[in-house]
Amino acid sequence: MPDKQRKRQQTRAGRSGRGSSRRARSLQLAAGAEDDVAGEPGVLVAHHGVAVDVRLRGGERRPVKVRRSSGHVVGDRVEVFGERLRRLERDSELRRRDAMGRVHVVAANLDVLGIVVAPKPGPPAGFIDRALVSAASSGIQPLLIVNKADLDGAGALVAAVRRTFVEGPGGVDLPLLEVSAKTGEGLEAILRFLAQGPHRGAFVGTSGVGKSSLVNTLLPEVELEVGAINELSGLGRHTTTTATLHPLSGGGELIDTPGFRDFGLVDIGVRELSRFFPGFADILGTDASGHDSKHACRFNDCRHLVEPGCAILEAVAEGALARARWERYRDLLTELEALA
Ligand SMILES: Nc1nc2c(ncn2[C@@H]2O[C@H](COP(=O)(O)OP(=O)(O)OP(=O)(O)O)[C@@H](O)[C@H]2O)c(=O)[nH]1
Ligand SMILES: [Zn+2]
Repeated sequence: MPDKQRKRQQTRAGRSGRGSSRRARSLQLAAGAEDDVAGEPGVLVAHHGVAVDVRLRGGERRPVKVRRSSGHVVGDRVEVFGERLRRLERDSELRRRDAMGRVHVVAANLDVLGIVVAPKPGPPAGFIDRALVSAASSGIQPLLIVNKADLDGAGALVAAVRRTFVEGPGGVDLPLLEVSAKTGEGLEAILRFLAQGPHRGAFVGTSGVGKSSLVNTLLPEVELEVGAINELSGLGRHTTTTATLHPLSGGGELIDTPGFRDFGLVDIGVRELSRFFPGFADILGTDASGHDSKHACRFNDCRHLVEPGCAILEAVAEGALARARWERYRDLLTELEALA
């Protein structure tokens, strides 16, 4: 791990480790760890069900037994006390909903969400909007990745995304990369993006857009491990459903999330949609926790559809926000409300 990142993680761990925040403290108590003794700080890098691997500060990996229901996930900052773990407060969580509707945390403390789309299969209507809102409401920076640049239609998809989100009044500064896991085109740019920061990223995208192909190409050593597993047991890497955290040689980290195949992010609520819709946050003054401190609209519970004194509608009327983007918001809101 680059020094800068290590330092940042140490500072963060130190901050939370002092128990200054109520949440960190309650976690300590829940874990039953000794309050005064400092454990060895580390990051949870792999979860094997009844044991986890912790990467300690010096880079050493230490296996620690955990209960299956312990709730630890990859990316968690922890302190190790012999056979015990104390989990520190999380900055962010990547969540998904399973087929039964239960919410699971897939990984913690990531700061970049690679939203992967492709010309084939193309993104379902509203997919990118939802992913952007999900990322923003989780405090994770989005990185839009158009994969399969080698296929016809990739350029048109990039242009469409630019037109919809980036260009025009009220556009957002969305990092957008065109890549091909097949030819290798543009993959350097993903690595550079993660190295600057340095960032810890994970990919989401609908089935078939090439998430696994990207991970395999970006993390060649993972594939080697996979080869070995295949030989011994005949099991592929996708038979495991737990995430793994990998350092990238140039800096930054990538969380591989096998089993996290479909979009699967926790469905966004009506409230998140209006506060974190691309281009809305600035007008509403939305802060990281979703609070719109400006009270820009006349009504606190404004849905930005027809309400008088609505800052969003005013921005559209004044040409400060692209009407087409607001229309996407209106359509998604209508869809969400129909589901609720
Ligand atoms: N032409 C082309 N095909 C690609 C590219 N990347 C992936 N593919 C192909 O797309 C298909 C799906 O790739 P995966 O990596 O399995 O996609 P995924 O998003 O991980 O899919 P799930 O595991 O179902 O979520 C495979 O046949 C890949 O070979 C690319 O850059 N160009
Ligand atoms: Zn409004």
